[in-house]
Amino acid sequence: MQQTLFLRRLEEVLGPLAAAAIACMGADRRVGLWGNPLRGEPEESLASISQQVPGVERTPWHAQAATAPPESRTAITHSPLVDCGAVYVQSLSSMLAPLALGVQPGEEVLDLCAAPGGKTLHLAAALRGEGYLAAVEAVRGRFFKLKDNLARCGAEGLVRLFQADGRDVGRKTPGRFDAVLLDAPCSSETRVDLRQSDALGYWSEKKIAESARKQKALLRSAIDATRPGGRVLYCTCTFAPEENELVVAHVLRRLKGKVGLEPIALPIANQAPGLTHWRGKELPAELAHTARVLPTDKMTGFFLALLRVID
Ligand SMILES: C[S@@+](CC[C@H](N)C(=O)[O-])C[C@H]1O[C@@H](n2cnc3c(N)ncnc32)[C@H](O)[C@@H]1O
Repeated sequence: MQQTLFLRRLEEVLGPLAAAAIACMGADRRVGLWGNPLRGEPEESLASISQQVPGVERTPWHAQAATAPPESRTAITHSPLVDCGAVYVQSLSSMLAPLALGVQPGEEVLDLCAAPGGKTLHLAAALRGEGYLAAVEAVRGRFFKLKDNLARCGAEGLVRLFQADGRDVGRKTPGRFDAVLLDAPCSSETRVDLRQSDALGYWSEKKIAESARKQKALLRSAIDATRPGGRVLYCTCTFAPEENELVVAHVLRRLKGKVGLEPIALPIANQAPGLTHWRGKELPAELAHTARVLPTDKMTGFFLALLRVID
């Protein structure tokens, strides 16, 4: 029953691209690896791990990324290079978010939903020791996981950590940041493994609606925390339009004239523009500037939107 509804929704969202996406959701995927510049030379770290694990391939569009065969996952997670943080296991899709935000040294940056901190590490590395990075996480256990992870991976002292509700941050620090990453909590549809019998145990349309409510409040807060001229990268790992284009459409409508969408240029072929209509309703045409990453044997599905706060 849940599976039928889930698949029917996917077909509604992705149309003719759904069959390929569904096939990837029931297959093993290559393991994404990031050579962490905060813990040595990425080039050397990736070369070392490819000596330990056969079949590591560099990623043409990202100088610090590689993938390894699915069957090497256990060997990789037990590697001393992963243990000391020189190599970080992370999906290639996740690496697109900090890339699209394009943080420069000297900027004031906020990561609003940060744990376990994979993307915080990219932001810290991009600042090259100049500027300011704040990371917020609401859930206590995950906050401590974030703290430990950043220390293990060489970002201790580079990030100010706050255990707080991201929905309050915009009100407390209005107009402060040059760049904000909002990697929102979501229904995580793109992580569903259709081979598992309980894969959709926690999934429902009600949960999607609950997530969307929280995402709208978080995105409002992210925008409020951004200085005029600054930018917000909103992303999720779900296919649900209610948590993606509809969240962005909501803030564009509510904050008309205060915020706009920038085209996202992703260096990958497996992408589609965001939806401009859903279930018979027209959405703002500029939603075509958002991007949907389509799942492959190397990448999980993802959604990204780059918003610019108008001067
Ligand atoms: C998608 S995960 C972030 C993953 C992270 N960016 C990374 O790359 O490692 C979303 C995070 O938001 C946290 N979260 C949920 N509600 C929140 C809120 N109201 N304020 C801040 N963080 C929240 C969740 O606990 C979770 O750790």
